[in-house]
Parts: sequence; structure tokens; C-alpha cells
Amino acid sequence: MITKPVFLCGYTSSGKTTVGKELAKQLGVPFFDTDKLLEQQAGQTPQQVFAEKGESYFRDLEHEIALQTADYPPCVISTGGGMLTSERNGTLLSQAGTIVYLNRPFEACYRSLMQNPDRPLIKNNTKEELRERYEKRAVSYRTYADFTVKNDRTPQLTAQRIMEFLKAKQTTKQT
Ligand SMILES: Nc1ncnc2c1ncn2[C@@H]1O[C@H](COP(=O)(O)OP(=O)(O)O)[C@@H](O)[C@H]1O
Ligand SMILES: O=C(O)C1=C[C@@H](OP(=O)(O)O)[C@@H](O)[C@H](O)C1
Ligand SMILES: [Mg+2]
Repeated sequence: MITKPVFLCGYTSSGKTTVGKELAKQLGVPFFDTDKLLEQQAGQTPQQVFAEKGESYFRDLEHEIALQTADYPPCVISTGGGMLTSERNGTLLSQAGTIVYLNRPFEACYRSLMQNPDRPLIKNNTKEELRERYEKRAVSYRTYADFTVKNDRTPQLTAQRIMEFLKAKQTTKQT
């Protein structure tokens, strides 16, 4: 049903990894996660890279991964929450495939984050700072997304909503 990769973007803890796996299952295509690919190639988790080498080094590695995934065959790729904050990645991925923005309410993201608070950009931030980043990043996600989907019920239902969009897109293209 898809001819190019589908990239899932959204805030940290918006459900990109969870929904991405489910969507890949429903589409019958492989699933990748840019943070996992980065970890395999760097030999360190994103958390470790942030702590030892800093954010700018991490962003360069992340861009390398974006360049690689742009050439992947049809699949689902969940991106890290900061992937689309740079224009170089946004432009690249919007040309390489379909970008879907997972819009999960801030309070739900925040609740999930508090259960796994050692994501690097979360430590040492107040709830209000995290909310401000959520609003600011939403602008970047919307800039590049082909489709925005609410992730406000189950991950399965969110994946189904994306399937419906992809089906409609395919139909439109053929007519
Ligand atoms: N629709 C949802 N309903 C309930 N929990 C969810 C939903 N989407 C994501 N989660 C939970 O939120 C947490 C963060 O999800 P994850 O997929 O790791 O987010 P991301 O990859 O965007 O950072 C996980 O514990 C996941 O189970
Ligand atoms: O928001 C960010 O800038 C980041 C989000 C993380 O991914 P998730 O969105 O999966 O948490 C990961 O790429 C890295 O820690 C940086
Ligand atoms: Mg993730």
C-alpha cells in the first residue's frame, strides 16, 4: 500500500515508537526507530551520547541516520522527538516519504515522561518548560507533516487512523 517510508514525528513520549510498531504490523512492512539505529551505529544510547558528547554531536549523528533512512524501501520509521527541529532533516524526510505527526495531548505525554524521566532533554526541566517546548516543537512538526493524527486513545486505534489516511492518499493518487 505504501511505496516510500512513513516517518512518524512528534514530541518525546507522544507514542512514536509504540504506534510505529503497530502501524508497521498493520501495513506488513519493517519497522525502524532512528534512536535505535543511532544506538546500533554509535554503540551508545542517545542518553549516553548526550551526556558524553553533547547535543550538537547527537544532532549530527541523527542527521546521518536521517540521510540513511531517506533511501530505505517502504517501511515505518519512528523518529526522535528532536528530528524535525532542523530544516535539513525536515526537508530531507519530507522529500523521502510521508511524514505523520503524532499529536498526543501534553498532559498525557507528561504523565508518560514522568514514568521514564531519564530522557536527556527532560532532566532538569520544569513542567512549564516542557510545555513550552511542546508548543514550540508543534510548529516544526506541523511545518513538515503530510498528516496530523491524534494519539488520544489506544495505539492500535491511532495506527488505524493512519492506515485510513494512507489508503485515501493511495486512492487519490490513482485517480
Ligand atoms: N495511545 C496511548 N495510550 C496509552 N499509552 C501510550 C499511548 N501512546 C504511547 N503510550 C505510552 O507512552 C510511553 C511513551 O511512548 P513511546 O512510544 O516510547 O513514545 P516516543 O517514541 O514518542 O517517545 C510508553 O510507555 C507508551 O506505552
Ligand atoms: O526530544 C528530543 O530532542 C529527543 C528525543 C528522544 O526521542 P523520543 O522522542 O523517542 O523520546 C531522543 O531522540 C533524544 O533523547 C532527543
Ligand atoms: Mg521513541
